[in-house]
Amino acid sequence: MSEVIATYVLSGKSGTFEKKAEGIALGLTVGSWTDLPQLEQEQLRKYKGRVVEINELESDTAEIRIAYPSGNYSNDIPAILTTVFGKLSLDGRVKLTDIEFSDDLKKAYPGPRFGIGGIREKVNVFDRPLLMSIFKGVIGRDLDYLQSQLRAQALGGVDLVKDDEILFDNELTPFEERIKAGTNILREVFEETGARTLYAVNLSGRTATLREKARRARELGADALLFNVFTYGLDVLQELREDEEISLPIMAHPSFSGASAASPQYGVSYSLWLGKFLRMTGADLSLFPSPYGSVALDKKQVLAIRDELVKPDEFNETFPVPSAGIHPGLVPQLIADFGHECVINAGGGVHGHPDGAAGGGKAFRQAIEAVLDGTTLVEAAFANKELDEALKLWGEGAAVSVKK
Ligand SMILES: CSCCC(=O)C(=O)COP(=O)(O)O
Ligand SMILES: [Mg+2]
Repeated sequence: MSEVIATYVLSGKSGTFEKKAEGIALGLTVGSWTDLPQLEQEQLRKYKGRVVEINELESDTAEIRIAYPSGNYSNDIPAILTTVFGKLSLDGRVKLTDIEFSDDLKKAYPGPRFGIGGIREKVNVFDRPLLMSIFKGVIGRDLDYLQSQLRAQALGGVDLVKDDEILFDNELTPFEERIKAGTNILREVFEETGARTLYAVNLSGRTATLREKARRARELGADALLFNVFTYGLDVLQELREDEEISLPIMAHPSFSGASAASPQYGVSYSLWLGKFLRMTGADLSLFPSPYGSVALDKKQVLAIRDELVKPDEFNETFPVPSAGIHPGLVPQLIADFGHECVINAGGGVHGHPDGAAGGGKAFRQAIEAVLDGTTLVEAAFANKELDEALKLWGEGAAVSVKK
């Protein structure tokens, strides 16, 4: 059947959920809050939502699944979200936790253009988690500063460097100049070291300007785009992904997603937002708070995001990027939880190193190598000065509590 099935968690009294579910299935499709005497049987049969399942979870919550026929909406995320959780999102304690698409609807979505495999090819690294760092303290600084920070990060051995999501177009480091400067520095470093580092520039500004800016970025030789998806909308991401003249890897930043996903009782699940939908609409990398950094998310939620990004599917896989407050001491825990198919991402944990960003990058690479060799970080620190300094500064992760 051509439909989407939405899963919700509702609050209410035991025994009331059948009526609530029927009310949603009718109210979000052909019905209204009051009886409509002229509702036709034909309309009800073809367009009414269908209650698929009701599972009472605890005394005052239930998970319900409702199918919405595809004749009710156009096959795009804005229409589907408005159908399944438009008015309903304003209506009391109800959380949208998943949307399943029938195969015919799903195939209209592009998925990542490059995905994990394509990003690995670009940096020519296949046998370990990738390492990413973030420009920090760049607001109010000029291009020279940006270039020296980029050079230090690349010399530290990071595979990707991204703009911070709060760096927008500005007079000191304009978008196009950042791309040109970044491309030059990274070419120089490649000639010196043979290691390829990619730079993801923050694509920002008014929505109507994004497509042209992104095309221009490609013309200038940009490696990748960082995009604050949730302040624009998932459909904007999909537009950028589908544009053949852009064809650049897109790194989705989770900023603002917490406004609609953080509550256990309201909004949308993180796994739908930062997992399933980012992958369907074309993000090559999805950043999200790890369970143990400075903006820690619940571990079950984080693993559910990861599962959506890499589960077997017709789409390319999206790189999971656990982030925020990450330092080298957390590398064993990150690899234990996320395996090799992740990007370890750090800003403060790179730049705060006593030897600067180059030292920070090296400490991370040493930590990754130690884990892959089956060596403890403490043992590896004897032979690796940068890792030793990082562990002395931030510890081995034990000091940071892991949210279960
Ligand atoms: C909330 S996940 C995004 C990671 C990010 O953009 C960032 O700036 C993290 O910086 P940190 O210094 O915490 O590594
Ligand atoms: Mg940031």
